[in-house]
Amino acid sequence: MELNSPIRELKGIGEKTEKLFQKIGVYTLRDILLHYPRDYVKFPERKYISEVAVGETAAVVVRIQNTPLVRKTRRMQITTTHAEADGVTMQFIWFRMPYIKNMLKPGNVYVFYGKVIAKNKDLAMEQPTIYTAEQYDSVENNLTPVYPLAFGLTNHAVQKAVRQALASDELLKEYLPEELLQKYDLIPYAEAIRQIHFPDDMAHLIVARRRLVFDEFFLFILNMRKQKEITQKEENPFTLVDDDFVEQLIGQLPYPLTGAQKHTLEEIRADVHGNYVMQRLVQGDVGSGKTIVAFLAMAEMAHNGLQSAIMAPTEVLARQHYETFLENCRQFGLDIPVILVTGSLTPKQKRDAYERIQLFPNAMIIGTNALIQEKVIYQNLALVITDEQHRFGVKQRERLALKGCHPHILVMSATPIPRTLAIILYGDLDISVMNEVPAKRLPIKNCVVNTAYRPKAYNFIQKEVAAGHQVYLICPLVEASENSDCENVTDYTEKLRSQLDERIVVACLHGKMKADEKNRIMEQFLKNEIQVLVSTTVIEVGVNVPNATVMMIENAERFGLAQLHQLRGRVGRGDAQSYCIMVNGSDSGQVSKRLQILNKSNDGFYIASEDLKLRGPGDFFGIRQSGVMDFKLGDIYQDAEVLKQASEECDAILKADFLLETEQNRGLKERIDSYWQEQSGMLNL
Ligand SMILES: Nc1ncnc2c1ncn2[C@@H]1O[C@H](COP(=O)(O)OP(=O)(O)OP(=O)(O)O)[C@@H](O)[C@H]1O
Repeated sequence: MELNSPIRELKGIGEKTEKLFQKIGVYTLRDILLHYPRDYVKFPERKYISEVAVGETAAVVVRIQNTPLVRKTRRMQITTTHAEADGVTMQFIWFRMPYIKNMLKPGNVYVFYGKVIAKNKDLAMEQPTIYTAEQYDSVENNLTPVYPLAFGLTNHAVQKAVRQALASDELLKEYLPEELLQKYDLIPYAEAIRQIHFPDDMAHLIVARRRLVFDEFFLFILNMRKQKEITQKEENPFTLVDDDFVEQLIGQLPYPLTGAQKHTLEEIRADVHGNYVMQRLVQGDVGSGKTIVAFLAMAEMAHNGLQSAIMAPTEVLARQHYETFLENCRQFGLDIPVILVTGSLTPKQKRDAYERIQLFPNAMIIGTNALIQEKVIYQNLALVITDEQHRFGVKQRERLALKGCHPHILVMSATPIPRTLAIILYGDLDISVMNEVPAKRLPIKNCVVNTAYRPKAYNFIQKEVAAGHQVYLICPLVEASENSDCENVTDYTEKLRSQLDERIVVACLHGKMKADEKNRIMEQFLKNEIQVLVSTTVIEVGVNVPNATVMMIENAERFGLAQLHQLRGRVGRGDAQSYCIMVNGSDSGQVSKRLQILNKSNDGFYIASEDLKLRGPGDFFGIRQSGVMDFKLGDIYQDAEVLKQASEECDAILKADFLLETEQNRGLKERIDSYWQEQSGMLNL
């Protein structure tokens, strides 16, 4: 078997199970080995049935008195037995497992593992896992992996598949040079993968994770540095006229540009008028006004008869940009074709859009990543603006090159990160920083409160709505969940409707809705037909409704600081005073320390540097969500030290052997070659 072999080659995976695995993005053995657990559970110490409580996941020691009974109903066979101790009775029930009857021998002692529930005055367990005392000895205190799953796929099935894949030892060849492993005390690759799935104990898990985080950062940076060497020498194929077109547009704006906007625009313009193709990152704080900078850069292309495209991370944002760009063109009196391309267009609308793209060599094109996926034929595509999540790798550039395009690339990021980290992570790009918000704006007023504050908050919301403003209310979950007591948008919307004045329109928005429905709700919110929007974090990035003045975040403790800062950035975008109410549902001191950082400051760059100080390698299961680049395991804040080490080593290796031709780098060369294939698969590009 090879890493690229389909998982169907594993025992027990037929066509149906294979489809379920595909739903979680697992097609090959490599995929299953890299499908890391999202959590680990520890098997509890054994207890007697008189010691457990309803709701607890327990391992109870039970002596079986009688042979279990099997009862047939119309739909299934049900096997039951029970045990008693100290006056407490517990029922054990298994559905569709009649063979259990012969497994359990009266008089023997077993350990049953499962969730304790209440049933007809007794305690009960449904479908408990059965262990003999010796079997439980071997798992007690073990860390059992919990995997991300799809409906119909069990954790057990994933574990079984991973175990089989791990058995083929030759699959996981070491590729880091021996010297490096020794220098940083990194364990071998195969061992790290084994331990991340089935750790012997916490100590093993920690070293396995460290090795794999190092790999993630190292491969990412190495690839980026190599890419930089190739792209930075690309000559600029576009010639632009040197006139005052952009200055004239700036003169017509209803507001003066901030210093940071002017500065960034100058840097962009110097690039596109220069000798080489632009590769630039704009790091802009929330609300710093990146959209107008993007628009002006694209307008200059159109003015020169060239096409430009902006790729937004979500459909909602693409539409918002589209509306803004149409409006801008109208206000400036510009006759530029503005074309929208997203996944939810009807086939006819898509065909029309493609036709117009072919027809107008000076079009401004706006879309989601459908822009490079679909069969779009560009004319003179000279500038592509994208967000950091869709940051272009070799594959995406190749794809555009195949369409005959070698555009300037501008990456826009709304997640401020400390400069030390930005230089490492965006080493292939020149960086412009927009750390200024328009001067006229009033700073947002913040408060961190507990749940007892809610009635006051609802009163305040009513007052703001009465004054003509709008409100966002954020909950972490879409609907109620057994595994979490966090607030959910579905129930919260109902609750708010019953608590607020009935004239206030409350609506709900979340990522599981269809694109059409999301668009409709956002449009209604924009027109103030909805006053209170109860939403998950789908509205986090980029949504611009300047009339919204209150952001209330439930379970604020569940979000990373960068994410909270982004959410808060949805208000304070207009002239009115805005407010952010963070409801802390936890009583941990550490959480409240983190939230105080936000309470104190509205400056994203300051928050990011404080976040870096506050976090360290100790927060193993802490909140990741730094908001920047989704590494599978690595977190740029928590693992900042490893990130720096990986960066230094990449520099050293490339300096000594840029083409990775020496014997000791041979494994690395092979690994890097397959790297982007995996990455573009992950990004679904
Ligand atoms: N210099 C300025 N003065 C006043 N208002 C401005 C200025 N620049 C932009 N704006 C307005 O500020 C609002 C926010 O701008 P924009 O949507 O571009 O923010 P952004 O940088 O994309 O922020 P985010 O990343 O939070 O979405 C818009 O309504 C825009 O018209």
